[in-house]
Amino acid sequence: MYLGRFLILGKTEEGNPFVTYRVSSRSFPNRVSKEMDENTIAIIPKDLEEIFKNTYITYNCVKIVNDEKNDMDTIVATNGSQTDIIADKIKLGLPIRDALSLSMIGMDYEKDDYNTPRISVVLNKEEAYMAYVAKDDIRIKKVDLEEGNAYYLSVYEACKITSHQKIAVDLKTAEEISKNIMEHEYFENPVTCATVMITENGIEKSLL
Ligand SMILES: NC(=O)c1ncn([C@@H]2O[C@H](COP(=O)(O)O)[C@@H](O)[C@H]2O)c1NC=O
Repeated sequence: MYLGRFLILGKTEEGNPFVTYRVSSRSFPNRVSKEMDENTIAIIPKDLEEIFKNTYITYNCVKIVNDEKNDMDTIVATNGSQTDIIADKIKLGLPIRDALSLSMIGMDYEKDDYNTPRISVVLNKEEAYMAYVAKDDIRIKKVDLEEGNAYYLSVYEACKITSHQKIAVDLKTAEEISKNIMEHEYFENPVTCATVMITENGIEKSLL
């Protein structure tokens, strides 16, 4: 099934929260995820001229906001340039719900041939939120993560936040999760993916 881009948000059986962003693409498959700095992961076309063919295919898909005062990292993961807007608002001190609401309604769905929705996730050791904005729908939802389970949210076919979109997770590391999601036969047109996990020893990342 072609879900397009999707996010997976969950907790390992050991209780480590994580998010995975997977790029699936029919139109622009020649892209990679790249760590730009310690707190930023970007999706970039291999041929940089493609950047000018479509404004929606190049963006930071992950930003980590460090709150040193409260010793907390907050991870923002999305399918577009809303990543930076959401992260900036969280950095300014807005509650996550407000940062997501303002950014998602401000950026809106993509004005492409498919009216592609924007999907976003925000996660730290205390709370987790999922959000989407489509042409005829918008939702921001705080979700309770359970050990050994994850929610998924995609641009096509599964653009919903519901307990029906839940999968079991029996993998331990960010690397195992990225590998499984890239190689999963059910998810068509794999291009690249990035997993970011919060562990007792800090942030663990895996880019494929
Ligand atoms: N975020 C992305 O990586 C991304 N890749 C493609 N799109 C948009 O979705 C349209 C359909 O792309 P595709 O045929 O690869 O599913 C593209 O024309 C583009 O407007 C994207 N925008 C949203 O998902």
